[in-house]
Order: sequence, then C-alpha cells, then structure tokens
Amino acid sequence: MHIKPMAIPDVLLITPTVHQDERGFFMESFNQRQFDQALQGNIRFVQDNHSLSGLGVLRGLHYQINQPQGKLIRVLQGRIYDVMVDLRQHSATFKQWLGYELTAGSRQQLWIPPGFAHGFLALAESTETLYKTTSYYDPSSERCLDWNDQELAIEWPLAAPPVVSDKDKLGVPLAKAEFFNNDNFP
Ligand SMILES: Cc1cn([C@H]2C[C@H](O)[C@@H](COP(=O)(O)OP(=O)(O)O[C@H]3O[C@@H](C)C(=O)[C@@H](O)[C@H]3O)O2)c(=O)[nH]c1=O
Repeated sequence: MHIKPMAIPDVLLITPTVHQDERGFFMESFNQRQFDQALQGNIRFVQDNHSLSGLGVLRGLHYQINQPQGKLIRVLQGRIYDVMVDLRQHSATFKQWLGYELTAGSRQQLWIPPGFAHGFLALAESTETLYKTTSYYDPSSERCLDWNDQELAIEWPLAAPPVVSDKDKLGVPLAKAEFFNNDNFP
C-alpha cells in the first residue's frame, strides 16, 4: 500500500498493493495499522456507505456541521470525479477545492479528513462508490454547498448538465455556508 499526500496535504491518495494471479486478484482494501501509521492518529470508522450512480449523476457537496465525517472513498465499478472542499476555518487551505478521478480499475482510495464538504460526479454508467465514515449520518446537521458555486469554480468534467437531487439543487453558495460548530478536528 502506498500513501501520498495530495495538494491539500491532509487529503491522502492511497494506492493498494494488488496481488494478481490466475484466479483474479487479492488486495487489502483497508488495514487499520497502516492507516494509523500514515495518519499518526487514531481514526475509527463507524459506517460504510455504498451508492450506485448513472453516468452524469452528481452528488454533493455535503458536510455535517455537528458530527463532521472523515471519509475513505473508493470505486467498485465505473469512475468518479471526486471533489472535496476544505471548510476548516483554521486551515491553510481553507476554501480550497481538490478534484481527483477514482476508478474501479486503479483501485485507489482517497482519505478525506473531517472538515471537508464532499461530492462526486459519476463518469460512467452503473458507477458504484463505497466509502467508510468516521461518524454516523446526522441528517439534522447535514448541509449542502452549491456544486456549481461561482466562487469555488470547481472544474467538473461535465459532458452535459448533471443529474442532481432536489436536495442538492438547494445547495448554498460558499459565501452563505455555515461552518462547523466545533473546529477541533482530530
Ligand atoms: C448519506 C445517508 C443517506 N441516507 C438516506 C437518506 C435518503 O433517504 C437516502 C439518500 O440520501 P442522499 O440523497 O443524502 O444521498 P447522497 O446524495 O448519495 O449523499 C451522500 O453524498 C456523498 C457525496 C457524501 O459524501 C455522503 O456523505 C452523502 O452525503 O439515503 C441514509 O440512510 N444514511 C446516510 O448516511
């Protein structure tokens, strides 16, 4: 497993060691010890989320103000353009966004620490995304940033207008975003 910091250095790109043989492949998709070493911390996951998206579905940008979720994202089938926005007010990269293409073929994962808004665009039909989270779903504290906010100016690789949920159509611009109630992130 190889772990590399991204341009926002707390975001990590994880490339697993894939063992191929005549049967197929084997990989450790998560290893707590290596993850702890890489983060020099004590992250624990409590929930796994699995979603299926058609080509052009865009989900996000979501975050929870009371129970911020760290997320470990991977794609089981298809491809996504994964986007995260740093909403940690004390961060050197506050309000910066980062995008990266995750594919089923690469088997790479992204670690997004608590304190980010997150979303993704499906770049293929029948795209399945699986991600672990460090805290439980808390709909009352969930907030949504406008995926198309002018200030953020995220460069989504869109071939056509995306398919967006009614909830996400109500996403607010960064200028009106609520930030976290407790900015003491692990
Ligand atoms: C996120 C979530 C949703 N749900 C329910 C609520 C709703 O009825 C249905 C679909 O929810 P949503 O429309 O919010 O699903 P979705 O738009 O896929 O939400 C997800 O988007 C990505 C980008 C993330 O980062 C996730 O944390 C999550 O916010 O599933 C849960 O039961 N548990 C959960 O953890």
